[in-house]
Amino acid sequence: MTEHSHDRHAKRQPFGQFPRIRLRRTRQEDWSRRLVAENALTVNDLIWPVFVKEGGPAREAVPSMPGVDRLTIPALLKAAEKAAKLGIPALALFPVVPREKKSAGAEEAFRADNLCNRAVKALKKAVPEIGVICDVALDPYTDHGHDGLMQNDVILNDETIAVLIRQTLAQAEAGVDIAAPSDMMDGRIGRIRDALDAAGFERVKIMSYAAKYASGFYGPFRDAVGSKSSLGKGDKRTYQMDSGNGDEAVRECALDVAEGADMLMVKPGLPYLDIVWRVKEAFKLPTFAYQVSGEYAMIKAAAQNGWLDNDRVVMESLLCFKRAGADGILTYSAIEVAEKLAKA
Ligand SMILES: NCc1[nH]cc(CCC(=O)O)c1CC(=O)O
Ligand SMILES: [Mg+2]
Repeated sequence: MTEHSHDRHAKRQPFGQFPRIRLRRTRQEDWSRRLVAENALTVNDLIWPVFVKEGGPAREAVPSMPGVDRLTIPALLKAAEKAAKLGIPALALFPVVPREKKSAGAEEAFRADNLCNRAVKALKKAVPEIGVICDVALDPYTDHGHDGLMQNDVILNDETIAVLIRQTLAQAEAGVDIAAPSDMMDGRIGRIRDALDAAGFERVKIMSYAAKYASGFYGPFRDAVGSKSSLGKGDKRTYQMDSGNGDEAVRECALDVAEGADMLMVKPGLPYLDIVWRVKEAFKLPTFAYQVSGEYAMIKAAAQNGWLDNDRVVMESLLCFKRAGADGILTYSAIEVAEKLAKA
């Protein structure tokens, strides 16, 4: 092309010079950025996971999770009241079970007056406006720390479900709003749904930890609930998912949807946002993601070193969950985030 013909061509362009389209235009002012924002994080997106313990001091710090404490039931009630005032819709309870109450059969899991169920009862009485979610899984209660019953080093599927059903019914009896099976046994959602309905608990919701991966990011959690030391024998790879698998996560979710799950969860969070997206696209169910203990710990550790700006990356990470399609996020940062949102 000659210099001459090139010039002529340029003149015929009706809309000014290169580049005609400038995406930076809408980024120039704060008001304009707000106007074109596609996603926002609100307090309604937050679920707060809380560790509850038996006696002793009201609060006990979890060293690998700076800012997170294990709470006694009275301290939990105060914290729940604060969370409710901030507008946090729900909290998820994780009991720290004393060693002497753990057993091969996990019988403590379905005792009506176990720590978890006493906490649920107390919460529903003192702070009825906040939703209460309980994990359904045996790991706090087995002496080996696995989520299911074990025989000859094999985690038994159907036998475990029988105990999970008893655990869920005890939680329902205590007043739980959402049962959240996190055990990854096959077929448990349908069996638990049927058992709840048969017992008159058709109003209890099920949030399935449907796509839960065998992850190194759960490390600090196992510290917090003291299941790490018990989990001497092996890892959870025979029931939790392989990190490299995505199609399989969609199948896991399809089954749980068919079995009656009201809500789906993907776990861990940030490294698995593609899964969140795929699950939300595929099923259009309320879809949640768990920003797990290790993700929390990474941010806090870097922030404590001055390597990351805590407030900024906490808010950024949660907004990214929203962009990926999550309807809500379980996060240990729920209180700090709700406080920041209230100020903004
Ligand atoms: N069923 C147990 C359970 N429920 C939630 C978490 C992890 C939460 C976190 O790391 O924050 C775990 C740990 C595990 O599967 O070993
Ligand atoms: Mg499954």
